[in-house]
Amino acid sequence: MLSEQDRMKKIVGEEAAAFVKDGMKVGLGSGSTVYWMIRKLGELVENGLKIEGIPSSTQTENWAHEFGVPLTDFSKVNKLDITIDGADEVDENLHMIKGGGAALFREKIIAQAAKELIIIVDASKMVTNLGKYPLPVEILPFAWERTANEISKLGCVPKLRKKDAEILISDNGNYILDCPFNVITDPTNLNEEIKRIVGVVETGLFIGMATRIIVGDGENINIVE
Ligand SMILES: O=C(CO)[C@H](O)[C@H](O)COP(=O)(O)O
Repeated sequence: MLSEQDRMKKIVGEEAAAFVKDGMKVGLGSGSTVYWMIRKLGELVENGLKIEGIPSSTQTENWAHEFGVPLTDFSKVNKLDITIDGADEVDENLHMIKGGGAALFREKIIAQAAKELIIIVDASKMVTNLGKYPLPVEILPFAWERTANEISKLGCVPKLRKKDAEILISDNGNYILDCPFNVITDPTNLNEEIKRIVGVVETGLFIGMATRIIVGDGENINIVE
């Protein structure tokens, strides 16, 4: 029996899979909402849909193998037709915070490479201002304390992400800082300021990238464009 939130994730995940058409190269995001989308794509592939995906995390790659979604990579493909991904927060301008699953760097690459970026969320993730969700920032392990200190000057106390008491290592061999800004009034500027700090690999701020948000809200699905 699925919780209400998981039921929403399943509904929006399956809805998004319907946007994937024969012959498309598809960016596969990460996270528990994307799981349902990949599962659905697996069903569609079994019924004859011809697509190739590029996964944004080892977890997603494993799910693609499990559900029979064929994969490719950027040595063979330069542009993606569509990328489908989740998000941690989406504001009214469709700017987003992502990286709750530590996959933000590869997620940003598949987002930038795609003609269309569809985001699947439940309504609790739609916000007026970004920032309640601590902003994930991927950084190099070297001098991470200094990098964290530089980010703190922008108005937060960064926390090094851990998993089972060990420092979490991203798929790229880096660390993740979770940065609680509380309210981000100018996400574009904050993104640029953080990216100027040497040691920062990428931020979880996705500015002006999403083209369509599929929002699950109770019995309804709303599409925001
Ligand atoms: O950015 C992400 C992973 O880095 C995810 O898309 C985001 O955390 C949402 O995940 P979920 O669908 O599990 O709530």
